[in-house]
Amino acid sequence: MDDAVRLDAVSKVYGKGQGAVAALREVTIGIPRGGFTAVMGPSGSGKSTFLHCAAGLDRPTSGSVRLGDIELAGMDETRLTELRRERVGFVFQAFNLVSSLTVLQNITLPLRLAGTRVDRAWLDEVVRRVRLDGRTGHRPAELSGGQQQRVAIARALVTRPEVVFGDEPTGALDMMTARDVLTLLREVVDGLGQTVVMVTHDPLAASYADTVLFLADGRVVDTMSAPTVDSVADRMTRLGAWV
Ligand SMILES: Nc1ncnc2c1ncn2[C@@H]1O[C@H](COP(=O)(O)OP(=O)(O)OP(=O)(O)O)[C@@H](O)[C@H]1O
Repeated sequence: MDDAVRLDAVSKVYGKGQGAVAALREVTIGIPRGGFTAVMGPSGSGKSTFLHCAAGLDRPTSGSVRLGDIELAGMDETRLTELRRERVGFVFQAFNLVSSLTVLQNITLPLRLAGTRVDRAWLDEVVRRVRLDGRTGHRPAELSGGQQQRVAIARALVTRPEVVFGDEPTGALDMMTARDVLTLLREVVDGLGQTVVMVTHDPLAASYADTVLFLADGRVVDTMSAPTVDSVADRMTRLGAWV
């Protein structure tokens, strides 16, 4: 099967000895290319650790992570940094835009950091997709939260990454704006064939995905296709996430 990301027997232990915490336990899972995958689970179940290991932001204690056909285990820090810059896009809850740069400069920042030439046609397509035409000369502070998150999504797409990872990308947005951003992520998957992996606490956000992975105590305990708000909420309740 064509996986954009593949984890094999990935474990992550924080700390040593008596205080050691196993955040991931032998996780084996493939994330299909061109799909929208949500990662859910109770607090402390390992969602952030999963995302960080899958994206090469953190190293597993053991096991293998492959991004496309590239094995991350054993890669030195310099190569890993290059790989993150070129093959991975990130969207965070807090937008993480550079306030002194314009919208366009923020979007093209990953290209400048990588020393890559701007593909004008692709840049125009990305700006149009995120509906920021006419705003490219603004600074982030002049934009609404939803618009700022759309800039972050454009910045994540501009390098044509293997995967866009989202860490609670709608966590700081009101429901209407969150829906707008989720619709955009859905369009990015459907229209551009982009692979998106998103950690969320919100069943509404998860309902936009093709597949939901449920983590509990460092393990993938279930996967759900064609999720709905109710089916996700019900599964989370049974995992003891909300009591
Ligand atoms: N840097 C760290 N040092 C020690 N323990 C950590 C560290 N990061 C995470 N943990 C522990 O690993 C486990 C998994 O944490 P993680 O942040 O991946 O969970 P999560 O599902 O994302 O949680 P939340 O939904 O609350 O953000 C938790 O028990 C957490 O306390």
